[in-house]
Amino acid sequence: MNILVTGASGQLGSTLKSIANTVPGLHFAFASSKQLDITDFEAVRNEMDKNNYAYCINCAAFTHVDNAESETDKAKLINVTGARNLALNCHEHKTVLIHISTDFVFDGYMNEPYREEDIARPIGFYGDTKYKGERAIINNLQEHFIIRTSWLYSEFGNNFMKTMLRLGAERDELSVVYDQVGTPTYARDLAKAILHIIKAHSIDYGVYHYSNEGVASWYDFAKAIFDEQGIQVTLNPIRSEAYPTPAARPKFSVLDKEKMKSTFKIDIPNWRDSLAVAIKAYAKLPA
Ligand SMILES: NC(=O)C1=CN([C@@H]2O[C@H](COP(=O)(O)OP(=O)(O)OC[C@H]3O[C@@H](n4cnc5c(N)ncnc54)[C@H](OP(=O)(O)O)[C@@H]3O)[C@@H](O)[C@H]2O)C=CC1
Ligand SMILES: Cc1cn([C@H]2C[C@H](O)[C@@H](COP(=O)(O)OP(=O)(O)O[C@H]3O[C@@H](C)C(=O)[C@@H](O)[C@H]3O)O2)c(=O)[nH]c1=O
Repeated sequence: MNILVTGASGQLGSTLKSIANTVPGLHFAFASSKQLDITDFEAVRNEMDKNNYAYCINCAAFTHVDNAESETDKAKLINVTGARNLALNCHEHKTVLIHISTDFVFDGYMNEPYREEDIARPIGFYGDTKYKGERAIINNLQEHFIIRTSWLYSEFGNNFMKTMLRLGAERDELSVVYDQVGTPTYARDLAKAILHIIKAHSIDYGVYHYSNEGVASWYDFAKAIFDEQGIQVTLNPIRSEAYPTPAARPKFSVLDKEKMKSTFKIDIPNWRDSLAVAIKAYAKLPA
């Protein structure tokens, strides 16, 4: 079975690459942004014409939350037009699209975990384009799995864990917000869940939530990273107002994962356990 992975040199794409050979019978084509630009409709069509892809896993996105506020055209092109291009081409080629979305589609004013059917009301441009990308897929392709995840990190790419490890080594003192609460998600756990859906040949198409289990603030996450790595640093909990950023972020974006767990019968690790695995994996990578 042939599977196309777009945006393959990013964090999730690299993670998928690292575990791709664990499933016999799946043949992956990993396409970086240079090899396949998802905003180019004809390029996507040519790629899908040449190969008979059963699945396309879209890992391509504009993910810089703050830059999205100013680079609005670019964010929209990649996150909305790119998603629509993939959906239309998947429809034409009878390919199932697995697309990744985000907890940032929610405004964060709830105080219990968000379910798939809860109203999406993004408060930043990144979240807005990701939500419009979801709609573009739903409106053009029935055979889709849209997986909303949150606070993705891993040994690959740019992410909060690696930022904290770097800053923790450089500084004696750091301040991190404690009034934004969500769930860190180890990209390897998400990648395994994606492969599980493919292996199951599921036709339960739709929107799903997947994060690790548990709840944390960014402060909690930073503290756990330093504890796990044994870094001594003074860590100050601060309010969001004390860390001004171009984009507002939801204050609460914990995802309810019941639909994912009951449909696909998967166990989801707790974020704290997965963090320990990720830190070890990062330490093993060549510098
Ligand atoms: N990171 C996070 O915390 C979270 C991410 N998500 C979602 O998960 C998915 C994966 O995120 P992640 O791996 O962390 O993101 P990354 O930013 O690490 O990777 C995104 C990749 O998309 C590529 N890309 C950008 N534009 C195009 C294009 N026009 N055509 C093809 N590829 C393109 C980038 O390539 P290049 O570098 O060359 O531009 C990059 O390799 C995204 O959909 C994201 O919205 C959801 C929740 C949390
Ligand atoms: C580096 C740093 C960040 N922060 C704050 C800023 C922000 O509110 C929070 C998280 O920081 P980041 O900017 O690294 O993370 P951010 O880019 O907001 O992460 C988001 O990315 C997108 C792609 C998603 O889809 C989301 O799920 C989420 O993971 O921590 C501090 O308080 N102190 C610090 O030293």
